[in-house]
Parts: sequence; structure tokens; C-alpha cells
Amino acid sequence: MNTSSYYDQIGGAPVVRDVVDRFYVRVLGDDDLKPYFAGVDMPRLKRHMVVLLCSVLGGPEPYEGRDLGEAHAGMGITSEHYDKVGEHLFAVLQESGVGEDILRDVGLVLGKVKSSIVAEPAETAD
Ligand code: HEM
Repeated sequence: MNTSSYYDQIGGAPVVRDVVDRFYVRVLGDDDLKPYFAGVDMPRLKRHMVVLLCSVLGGPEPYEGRDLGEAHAGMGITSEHYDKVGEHLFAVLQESGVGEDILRDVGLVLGKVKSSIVAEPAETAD
């Protein structure tokens, strides 16, 4: 039985840092997503994302960034764009050979935090 944390299984902080670097290359290369990041301090954002992902995977680093709801407030992030960001994260994790169990749990976390990141849906006419 494998009792080590996901964090240890995937190779710890160096692998997470690499995943996050490649994640933002994909996100900034996506014309739908790039505009959200105009003027953002990317080294700082990457640092927070690395620590967040480490702690989600069971690593020792405590997350000290802003609450996710607060960090994304007022950006008008759509559900579609949120899902695209999630797909980019999945793609880089898969490229790093991360196992299905970890992908499933990351998917669960993405499902849980979605409502705090996505802007209130506009009134629909249907
Ligand atoms: C998929 C789940 C997501 C996670 C886990 C996540 C995580 C984070 C984290 C940890 C930060 C830094 C918080 C801080 O400043 O302390 C952040 C900031 C940011 N996120 Fe996300 N994010 C997600 C989705 C998105 C999406 C979908 C977009 C846009 C399409 C987005 C755009 C941004 C931007 C622009 C910032 C910088 C805000 C600023 O510094 O003013 N994020 N995110």
C-alpha cells in the first residue's frame, strides 16, 4: 500500500513548481484567458499557486495567499473560462505522469472552489 502523500508521490515542490510554470505558459497562450492576467505580478501569482497546489496535495507548505473568493473578485470569470483553466491544469498534471487518483482528487477540489471563483451568473432569459 502506498501511504505517502500525493505531494511525495509526484516528486514534491520541484515537480509542483514545474507543473505551475507549464500551467501558466498554457494559460497565457490561450487568447480567451490571457486578458485576465494583464498587469498581474506573475512571479507572485505563481508562488501562491505553487504553495496552494502543494498544500492541496498534502505537502508541508501552508497556503498564505488571499482567500480564493477575494483574489478573484470583480474579474467576471465565466464558468466556461474557469473550466478551460481547469483543463490546462489537468493537461500539465497528466504530462507530468500524475496518476488517476490524484487527478480525480484535484478535480474534486476544482469543483469545490468553482463557485467562489466564477462570477455570479448573469440573469438568463430562458
Ligand atoms: C481553477 C482554479 C483556480 C485556482 C486554484 C486559482 C488560484 C489562484 C491563486 C492562488 C491566486 C493568488 C491569490 C493571491 O493573490 O494571494 C490567484 C490569482 C489570480 N487568478 Fe486564479 N485561480 C483559479 C482560477 C482562475 C481563473 C479561471 C482565472 C481567470 C480566467 C484566474 C485568474 C487569476 C488572476 C488574474 C489572479 C491575479 C489576481 C491579482 O493578483 O490581482 N484564476 N489564483
